[in-house]
Amino acid sequence: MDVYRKELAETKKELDSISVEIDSLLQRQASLQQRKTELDSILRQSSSKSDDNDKKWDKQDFVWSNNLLEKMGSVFNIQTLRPMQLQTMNVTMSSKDCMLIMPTGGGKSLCFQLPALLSKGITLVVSPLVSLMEDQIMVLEKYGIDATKLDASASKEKVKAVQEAMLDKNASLKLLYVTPEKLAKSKRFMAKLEKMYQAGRFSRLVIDEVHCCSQWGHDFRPDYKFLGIMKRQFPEVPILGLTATATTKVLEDVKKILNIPNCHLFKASFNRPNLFYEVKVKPSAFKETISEMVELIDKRFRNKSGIVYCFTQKESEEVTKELRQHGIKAGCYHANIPTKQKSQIHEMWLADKILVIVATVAFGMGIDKPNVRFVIHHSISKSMENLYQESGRAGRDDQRSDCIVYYRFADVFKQSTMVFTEQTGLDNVYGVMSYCLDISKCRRASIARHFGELWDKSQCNKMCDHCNKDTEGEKRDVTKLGKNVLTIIDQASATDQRITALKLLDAWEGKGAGSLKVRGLDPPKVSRDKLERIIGHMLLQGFIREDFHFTPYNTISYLVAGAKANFLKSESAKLAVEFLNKRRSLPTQNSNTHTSPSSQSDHKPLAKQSDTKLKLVVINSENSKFSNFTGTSIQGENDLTKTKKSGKFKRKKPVIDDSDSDDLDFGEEFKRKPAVKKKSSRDTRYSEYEPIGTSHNNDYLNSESLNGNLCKHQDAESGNDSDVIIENVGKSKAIMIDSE
Ligand SMILES: Nc1ncnc2c1ncn2[C@H]1C[C@H](O)[C@@H](COP(=O)(O)OP(=O)(O)OP(=O)(O)O)O1
Repeated sequence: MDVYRKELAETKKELDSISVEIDSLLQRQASLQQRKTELDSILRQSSSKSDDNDKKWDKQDFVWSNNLLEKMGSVFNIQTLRPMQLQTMNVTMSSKDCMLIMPTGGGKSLCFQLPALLSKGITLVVSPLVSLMEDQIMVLEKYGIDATKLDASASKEKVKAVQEAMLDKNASLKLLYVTPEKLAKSKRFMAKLEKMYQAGRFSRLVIDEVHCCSQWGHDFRPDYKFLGIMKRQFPEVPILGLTATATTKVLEDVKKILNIPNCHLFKASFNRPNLFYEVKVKPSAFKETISEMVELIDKRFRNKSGIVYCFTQKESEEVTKELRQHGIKAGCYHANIPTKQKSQIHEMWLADKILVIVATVAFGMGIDKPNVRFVIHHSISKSMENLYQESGRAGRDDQRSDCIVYYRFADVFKQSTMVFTEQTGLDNVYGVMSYCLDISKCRRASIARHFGELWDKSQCNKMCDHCNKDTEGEKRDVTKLGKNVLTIIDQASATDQRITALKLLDAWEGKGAGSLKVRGLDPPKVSRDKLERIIGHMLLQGFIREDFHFTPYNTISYLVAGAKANFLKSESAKLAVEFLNKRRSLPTQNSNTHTSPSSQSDHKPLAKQSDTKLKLVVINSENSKFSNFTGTSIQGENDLTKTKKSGKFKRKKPVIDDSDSDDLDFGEEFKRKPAVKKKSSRDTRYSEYEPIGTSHNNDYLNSESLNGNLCKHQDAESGNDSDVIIENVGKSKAIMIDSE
């Protein structure tokens, strides 16, 4: 009988192992399928660009061409058109549907404002924000163009006048702005539009921020979906969709929603050559971050105009206060500041009387200040789209400007607990985390890949922190450290405890609650910062995952084993970390991390740069959505890799093997502080920020969404971590595939 029992146990084990392998292969298949779609789309775009698309629409011999060029100068005072402007205007003037993707500040507005002047009738512009409409109408009035908006504040007389103009062929009204809600909710207005259409006066439908149609996009607005009926109701009206940021997937979705599958697509390059992209490690203490930022602004951006983006209203108020105390002329802007005060601050900033606007995302759309020399993210954005768009407010005058993100592991959980209920919320946050954790890839290459654009990194021109420095990465084996993480999580699960990232780190370092510590697990002789990075990469790769729990006051993120946890537990798996070559002299974490070409004299020398950005290399990176940013991979025992061309396995460059030791030699002197018993389990280093893994305590109320609406968040109970939930997955052998 014992023989059979033994065989049964072995059979079960093997079945478990096979099912995890199948799962892994299916994930890999899905990931490759998605990449194939993206690559197909990139290639389609680039080949169609070279044939008819660009060339055909680039001409200046259309019937409207002379008029267009004349009005461009006489009305808008513009001498030459920017890339994609002429093509877009020619397509929409030909009554064809079109989508234009152009970076912030690229000149999208002209592409419908000028055609509106050349066309009979009225151009209807759907825009997400009333303030955005007001800004545009103000500019149009300056040019002597009749434009107006219809919103909830419109008087009866105004509504009547607009409705008359919609049907009056002698009316001077050229552009009518409305919100998507107005279209979706007002049957009366839709009826008027039908009359305008029948009268032949509905000349064009423009949809600004068209990515809001898609729930895969970063700012989905349900009422934008209503726009799907416009093509059916008004088939002869050309649609022009505009956005600064849309991935291939979002674009495909938007085309479907708007019923314009064959629309012309013009994509100006995402690349803003004058912007220098940089990520800095954010110190754990608020005051330290402030003094670093003050030094940065003083040295690199003295008397220059800039924006500091914050996560919450409270954070923006505190940062403003601190900057002012350090003598920086700063003004605070968020949705809860009275409208009049907001306008004043905005105007003072436009006039350079205030140099730095410290704001939530409520400060964004419609900003048209040319000389913004820097955009600093005091906390990470919720998506790459947001990060790109917010950063893109710098350098609209094409002069060199800097886009700097302060990254801290704890901030990831502030964002994730906010967005995890959204369709792609977590993926979006992890995309930003992945961008920030990367230690070597050209920032532009990462952004290009995100937006599905072909990119040759040599074109970066040393305009990002990675291309501008000469550092070498070196892989180190961290398999044991990775397994330690899973051991702590497993023990917590077995003892019915929940574990946040903060508590996990504490337990790992031998601090905090005794019940979470694992007997026989020595604290790693690696700095906390590096441990955070390892956990960060394990999250990106699916070895662990966040598990969200609601309390009456907040949302808490706990860490549990991920779908790929068992890969790491298997004997053949190896986990490696890339870190900066220790032959370089290694600085402290909080030194100024990077130099930038225009300001090298202001910066500390490269030799003093931080080494703290390490990169985890884990199994089967291509299964991960984010592996492309991190370049992570996992290796099997034989250290083989499958070449993409031949499909054959080849031997990989060896990873420096530290598997006999938990200690990673990062070239730093590591002194472990003795574990101190504290009343609170919070690490004091986080005391001025959030506890990792919880959403927001009272200090972080009122995070803001893009449209300036408030999202209320409530207190996170610290010390609330009592149970652990762990997802069970079968055991398996690791499959080795290295992405590099
Ligand atoms: N061809 C051009 N030559 C010179 N200036 C131009 C040209 N086209 C547009 N502009 C100016 C007008 C504005 O001041 C500025 C930005 O244009 P705008 O249409 O507001 O950009 P945008 O709509 O793409 O940006 P955003 O996404 O921020 O709204 O550039």
